[in-house]
Amino acid sequence: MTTVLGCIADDFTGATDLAGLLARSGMRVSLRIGVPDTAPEDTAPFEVIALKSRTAPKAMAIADALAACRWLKDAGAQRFFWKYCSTFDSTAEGNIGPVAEALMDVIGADQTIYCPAFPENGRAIFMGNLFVGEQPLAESSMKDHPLTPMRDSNLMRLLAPQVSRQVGLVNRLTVAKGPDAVRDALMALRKAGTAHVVFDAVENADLQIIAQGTRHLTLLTGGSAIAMPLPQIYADEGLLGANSQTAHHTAPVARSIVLSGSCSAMTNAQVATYLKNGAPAYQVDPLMLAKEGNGPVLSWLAQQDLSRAPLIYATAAPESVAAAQEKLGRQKAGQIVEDLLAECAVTARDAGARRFIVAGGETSGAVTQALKATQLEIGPEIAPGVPWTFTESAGQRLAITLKSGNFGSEDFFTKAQQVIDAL
Ligand SMILES: Nc1ncnc2c1ncn2[C@@H]1O[C@H](COP(=O)(O)OP(=O)(O)O)[C@@H](O)[C@H]1O
Ligand SMILES: O=C(O)[C@@H](O)C(=O)COP(=O)(O)O
Repeated sequence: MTTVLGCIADDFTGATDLAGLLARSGMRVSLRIGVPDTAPEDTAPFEVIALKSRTAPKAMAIADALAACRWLKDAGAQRFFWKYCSTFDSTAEGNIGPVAEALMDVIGADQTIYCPAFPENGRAIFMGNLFVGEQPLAESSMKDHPLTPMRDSNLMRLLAPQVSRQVGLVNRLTVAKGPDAVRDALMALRKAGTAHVVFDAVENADLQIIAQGTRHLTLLTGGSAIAMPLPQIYADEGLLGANSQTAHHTAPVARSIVLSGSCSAMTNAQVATYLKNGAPAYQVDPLMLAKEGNGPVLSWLAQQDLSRAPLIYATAAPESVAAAQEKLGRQKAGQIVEDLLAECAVTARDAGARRFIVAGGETSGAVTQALKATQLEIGPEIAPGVPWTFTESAGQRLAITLKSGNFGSEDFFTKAQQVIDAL
């Protein structure tokens, strides 16, 4: 059917996060890995294109987003969503603002909103400042992220250097007054020449109000949670047809692999819990890989019983990440790990693995691309923002979950297996 909302996500876990929250509505959501090289066919009402552009050079991130936007327009979309991280992960150049501005130009939008709030995962915005739990972003563990360390908590200050037009704020006091007040505030800001409007939101009820008050905009930007109310809004407007509902999924055989390249505080805790539960595991680090290559890890993997869901992980504490980056450089250290985990995924698939649990956004991008998965259908949610997905790779049906670094509870790796066993 014709696509109603066309979404572009800057990384793969972010894309499954967004797709999972849209799919809570029961509507069919389809996720494409990269911009499809064929014309739209059998499209869903909600289409999400996953890019791997969060840390890409600005020009490349813009080019990828514009190509995605063209494909989504061809699929029929007239409304668009630009998804980035709920912790506003950016490089010094962008890419959140530059991509938003480029999309505004091609869509013909003179104003858009920025709302990375995700209350179920502890991301709240107040007076333009982003909080992770009770901590300002820049005091949270995101200050030590291996690729995008976040050292400021104020979204207006983070966004302003990334865009050429004026940045403003609609604060919580206005949001609390309801959708009409939100709309009026946007109009007033537009009159004053403000194109980029950051929105405060601390709970799901705020997101409902914002989604209602901004329904006239053709481009919205944010984390996944601000998109959650959209399916109901579109259904109320009569935009969703009879064939919009999602299909039922069955689980592939229980041969699994867990691949973890995230170094977030939560993934560190998840790995520690999985190890404590006695899972077979192999720890790698970029310095060891640079010296010995991937051979020893692949030999270990070849001997594993995949029904026990073995874990291969580079997940490490900030000090050891910093030590590897000092010797190899930030990009190279990350690339070595991503290349290894991507090779492990292909090796595991060829050895019979049919369920893949992957932790980390960049890591998920590397793994999914190596498996040459092109389209994911969205299945059950394991944790807020982390669904199981189903795809094909080398003629095999696979289940894959792509976990954002900071998402999920400490028992996530075990919980993921329980959720799919229950299908
Ligand atoms: N021990 C390590 N030392 C240095 N870099 C690492 C290490 N382990 C993983 N990395 C890299 O850190 C980055 C983590 O990013 P990502 O996978 O997006 O995780 P997250 O979802 O937590 O942001 C990846 O590029 C990964 O290859
Ligand atoms: O919005 C979010 O927090 C996630 O969807 C996301 O994008 C997280 O990125 P990674 O932590 O790099 O997986």
